[in-house]
This record gives sequence, structure tokens and C-alpha cells, in this order.
Amino acid sequence: MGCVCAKPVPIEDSRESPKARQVAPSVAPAQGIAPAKISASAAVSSSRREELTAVRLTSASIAERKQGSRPVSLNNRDAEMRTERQVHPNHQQLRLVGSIAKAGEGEQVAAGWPAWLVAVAGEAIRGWIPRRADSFEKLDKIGQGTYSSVYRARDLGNGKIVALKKVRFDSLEPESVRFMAREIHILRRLDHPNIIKLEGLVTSRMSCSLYLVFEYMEHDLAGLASYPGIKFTEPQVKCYMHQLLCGLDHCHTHGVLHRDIKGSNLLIDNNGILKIADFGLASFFDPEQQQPLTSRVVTLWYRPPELLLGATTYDVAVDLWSTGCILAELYAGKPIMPGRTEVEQLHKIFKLCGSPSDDYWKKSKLPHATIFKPQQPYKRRVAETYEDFPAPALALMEVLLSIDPADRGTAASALKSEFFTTKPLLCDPSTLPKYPPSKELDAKIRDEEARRQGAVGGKLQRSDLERGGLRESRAVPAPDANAELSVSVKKWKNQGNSISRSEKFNPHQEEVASGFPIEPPRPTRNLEATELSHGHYSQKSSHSGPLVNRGQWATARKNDDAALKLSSAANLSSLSGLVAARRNAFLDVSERNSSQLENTGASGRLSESGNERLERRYDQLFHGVSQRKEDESDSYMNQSLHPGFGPKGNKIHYSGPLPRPSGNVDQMLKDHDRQIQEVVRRARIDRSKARKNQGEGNLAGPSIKPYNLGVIPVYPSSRSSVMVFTSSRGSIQQ
Ligand SMILES: Nc1ncnc2c1ncn2[C@@H]1O[C@H](COP(=O)(O)OP(=O)(O)OP(=O)(O)O)[C@@H](O)[C@H]1O
Repeated sequence: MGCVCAKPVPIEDSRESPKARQVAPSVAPAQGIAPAKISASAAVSSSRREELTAVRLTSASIAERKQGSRPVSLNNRDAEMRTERQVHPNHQQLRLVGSIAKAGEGEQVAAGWPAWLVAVAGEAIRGWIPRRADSFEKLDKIGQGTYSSVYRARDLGNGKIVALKKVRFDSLEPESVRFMAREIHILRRLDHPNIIKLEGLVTSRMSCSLYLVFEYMEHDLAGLASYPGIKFTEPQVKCYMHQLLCGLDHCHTHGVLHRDIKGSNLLIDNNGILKIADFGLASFFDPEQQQPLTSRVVTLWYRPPELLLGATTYDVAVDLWSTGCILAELYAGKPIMPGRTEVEQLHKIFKLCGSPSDDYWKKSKLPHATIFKPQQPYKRRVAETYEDFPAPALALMEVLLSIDPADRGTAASALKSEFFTTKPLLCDPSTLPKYPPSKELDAKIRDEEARRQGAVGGKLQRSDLERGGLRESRAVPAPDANAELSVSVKKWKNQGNSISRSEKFNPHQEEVASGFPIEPPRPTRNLEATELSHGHYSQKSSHSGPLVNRGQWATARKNDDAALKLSSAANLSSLSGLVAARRNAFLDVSERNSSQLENTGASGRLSESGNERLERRYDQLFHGVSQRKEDESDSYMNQSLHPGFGPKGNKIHYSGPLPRPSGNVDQMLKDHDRQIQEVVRRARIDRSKARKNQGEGNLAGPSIKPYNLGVIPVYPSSRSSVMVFTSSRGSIQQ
């Protein structure tokens, strides 16, 4: 390992337990990476050089002061220094450590790391040297996450195929860099066959982007599970579950909570080995000394009730809940609780697992308890819902899906459960069938292609998709999952300049800066994927075109992804996610042409001018169109938890805790329906007016055409759905 001491930068969540940091084993050296050639002696001698420079500077400043308006005598200065020595007897050592840290930073920069990374995340890269972008050949895009794009690439040094994860962050924002560096730091701490191995980092001194180099994995569990025709056997399910729990046990015993266990983060190679990936939301924790953490983590479908209820002190049980969801999903063949909103998610949980006991409500003191506690308790129905499941699987599910986190046990106890000791036993990974590469992204592309064809050929019903072996394979990442980041994201949004986020994250610029050649679109891959891979936000987005083309749609979807992180004024109605997404995209696009978002303090409302007008315009046009009442089974949630509309149907922006329901919900829903009809009618009129204007050659109409609903493919409630609840409710912890 290289340098003696990097600057002690807090790279983890500031709420992380300091003890967890202390007990952390030292960062494991990476395989295949030459350690930085930064020797202790080099660091010390360079620190001495620095000390000498510092002495020279001190003398210079004293001389300067002597000449200045407030003369300081040498004697005074000496006295100051003497006092300093008395107050800090070990100040010499402190100065030495500080100097060494600085020297360490200097060495890291000299080793090729960019200064912005060294300045805030020296610890995460300690002992490593960066790989050069031109030492890899990018082959194709294999994954698209909320905060990253993942590519298959060839390491030109040894011919090995690797996965390059390009993480999205703002190198000018220390917070954003720190957040990204936490993933690296955590990955380096873990070393287990069932945890993805970080093999290196690609960046350069001049670059403002960063690629994480991972071993390449052919599949992810979400992609495999949704592949038409693939049905897992019971030994196979046990084999995957066993590996998942082994990996999780390693995380937990090393003080790491994953906080985003889901199918697309469980990678599987051609030898059947499962590895837990995506530590972007992971955090250090210390069971002995719990520190508050954000509750806005874990992808909605896999999020435990305590987080939905706002818990900020939690532990390994959050990952065990997600594991329970995965286990049930593998048997059921589809996600068991695909909620579209946090409220709906909680309702689905209560309906299946029962509502918490009175004791639990009392002891847990969860922030949202008063709002979400149902008047009548819900009965647990896991066993009757899944009566066809094998008994040992059901028994393990019952434990993992316990409402009270204390009842979920540990990964180690799950590994000892009957599930793994009763026949049929788990199979050896090497005996598992070989599959064609299947990733969540492939599943998404397949689904979207089918949907597009359906939309072209006529109305595509949800049932058609399911009959064709298609289903929603992607759970939407935690709304505002990156809660720690959202603060800095908001800052970017509020920056009073005209550069949009799109310009900041223009992949083309970044590709060039990072040294990767820009590839032409690959004809072998679906255009949609190419657009996702290479498209960038149009800097002069045209709003005057009459139809949405695929590029615009892809752009809007990219904006949706950005909006997922940025949504600061999401409403609490039951808008379909797609509409919420389009709304955010609409505002995002419009923002570039008009006003900046202004957060007016506690209310969280947008400024009266500019965006509020845009919002209102959007809502007038689209709000009603896709809005639908919750289905019958969700009526409780409508009543208790959906007070998003005032008595006159006006949308209310909540930023504080939800008010208690008014009680007159029926009337509210009726008013709401009436309002929808009115808005649809007005939207029709507006559209026909706009068409007429176009016919007359007047293209200066409202900039809404890219979202013309008539030409957007019909998507069933899908991945963007949970965006609705990326709300700015103050009651949700950041
Ligand atoms: N090492 C790898 N080998 C092959 N594919 C990978 C690898 N790492 C990631 N992927 C693919 O890329 C996708 C996105 O990666 P990852 O989950 O790490 O990104 P993310 O931005 O954190 O995603 P999310 O939005 O789901 O949290 C994965 O679902 C997977 O399909």
C-alpha cells in the first residue's frame, strides 16, 4: 500500500457511525492493480520540503506584516508561536501529519488522479493508480442505472472482458464526489465470492468523469427471471438464495448495509455464481452505536415498512426484507408487491403481511406512524396467499417478511433455516443451465419493443403483454433514493446560471474528456438502447415540432431519470408515474427556456412566476388525462393516505407532514373526477387550437408538443410510476 497517510476525509455518509469507521478493516488492495508508487519516505521527505516552504512563507508573511498597517514584531510573533506550542504540545506532530496528508494528495495527483477526487476522496483511492481510458475498448452498453451507465469492454492489457460502470456525479460538487466515493470505499472493504469485485478505476488528471472497472457478469437476476421461457427449479432458487445470503452476511458482518437489494443488482455469471452489485446506496453501520440514516433508500418494491414509515435508525433487517421479496418473487415468477407510490407500497405490505401490532407502533415511534396507522388492523395473509409454495420456503418468507424488523433474524440465521436443509437441496452453481446474456436492460428493451409494436399495431392491453411473457421487469429505484445527493442536486438546480443539467452531463463531452472514442450507434442493438447510450439532451430543444420522434422520447426519458432525482414538487395524487415523469420532463425542458426553480423555503413550492405557471399549464393539459382512481382494493389508501386534493380539487403541494384526512373523501374523489373531465375537455380544445395554429403556420404556440399524448406509445403503469412520491414532504428524512 502506498502513501503513509491520506487526508482524513470523511467520505461516508456523515451520519455513519464513527465507530464503524474505526472497526473497519483496512482497505483491501485491489487485484490486478499496481499500487501507487508512493512510498512513506517519499511522502515524509516531501512533507519536509513543504515544512521548509511553510517556514519560508511564515517569515515572508511576518515581514509583510511588519511593513503593513498593523506592525507585528517578531517578538510578538514568537510569543504567539510559543503560546501555540503550549496549547498544543504535540503541534509539531499535527503539523507533520497535515503536511504529510498534503504531500499524500500531491503524490496522488502526481500518480494521475484528478485533483477534485483527491481533495475529497483520497481515502477511497488510497494505494491505487488510475487506469487509462485508452487501455480499454468499449464494446456495448449493458446496463442503465439511475446514476450510471454500464458498458461491456475489453481490457486491452490482457484481453479480459470487463464491465465499466460510468458513474454520474458532479466533480465540482464535493458532496457529490464524496457520495460516489463511498461506493468505491465500501466495495474495497468487501472481499467475498458473492460480492462484485471492484478491479480498478478509470480516470485521468484532466478528466471529470470516472469509470469503475468490474469483473464482467453475463446476467442479472431480474433479466433472467423475466426472460421468456426461463423457469427456475427449486434447487436453483435455493442455490441463488444461498449465495445471496452468504454475500449479505459478509456485508453485514463487515459493517455494511446494502440498502438496495433487488433482482437487477444481483449479477450472475455463466458459471451460476451470484454476486451482489451496486453499492451506490450502501452505507456503513455500527450495530452497537446506531446513528441516524436516511429512510429514503431501497427500491420501492423491496422497501421495508419501517423505511416507508420514516425510520432513521435501522439495521440489517432492511436488507433481509428485500431478500424476502426476492425469495417470494423467485417462486411467484413476478414481483410480489409492485407498488407505484410509497403509499400504495405500504398498503400492499399491510394487505399481505398485516399491519403492525399496537406494541410495534408504540415501541417503534416511527415518524409517519400517526398518518399511516390504519383505523382497523390488517390481517397477515402470507401463508394463504402463497399456499402453493413449499412449506420451508414459506416459513423462511414468513420470517424475512416480518413487519417488525426485530423478527427478521439475520442472514446467518436464514442460512441455517430448514429451507436449505430440506430436499430438494440446493444445486451446485456449475450445474445450472447456461443462458444467453440477459440483463434487466435487455428485458426492458424487449418489453419496450413489444409495446412499441403493440402501440403501432393497435391498442396494446396489459394482458397482452403478460400473455406474451412480458411483464414489468424493472423496479424503479428508490425515489430520490440518493437522498444525500439530492441536496447538492438541488443546489445545481438553483445555481443562477443558464447551464442545464443536461449540458453538465452531456455524455459526448464526458466521453471525449475521459479519452474514450465516441462510437457511432451500433446497428446490432436496438435503437432505443443506442439513444440511451449515446443520446444527449438537446441543448436547443425544439418545442415546435408537431410530433414526438423517438429521439425526443428518449430525451424525455433521460430527463425523467434526472427528474427522479430532482423532483422537488411531486404531488401526492395518484397520477400515473408516466405522467408524473412527463410532467417533470416537461418542467425540466421548459426550465431551460424560462425561469429557474426557486425553492421558497419551508413550503417547498415553486416560485409563483415561471415554473409555477409551467406547472399549472402542464397540470391543466395532462393531469387529468392519465389520472385514474386507485383500484377498489386501494380505497383505504385513497381515503387515509391520499389527501392530495383540496375540496375544490385543487392540487396541494405538501412539503411538511401529511395532514390528517378530512374524512369527506367520497366528495373529494367526485370533485376530482369532475375536474379530470373538465381538464380533458380543455386539453382537447387546446390541442385542436394548437393544430389549427400549426395549420396557419403559427409555430409560436405553447411549448407542449413534445408531450403530445396522442403519439406517445401506450405504456402500462411502469418504471417511472414511483416518481409520484419523490415528494418534498418535509417529514421524509434527508
Ligand atoms: N459487473 C457487471 N457486469 C455486467 N453487468 C453489470 C455489471 N455491473 C452492472 N451491470 C449491469 O448494469 C446495471 C446497472 O448497474 P448498477 O445497478 O450498478 O447501476 P446503478 O446506476 O446503481 O443502478 P440502479 O439505478 O438500479 O441503482 C445492472 O442492473 C446490470 O444489469
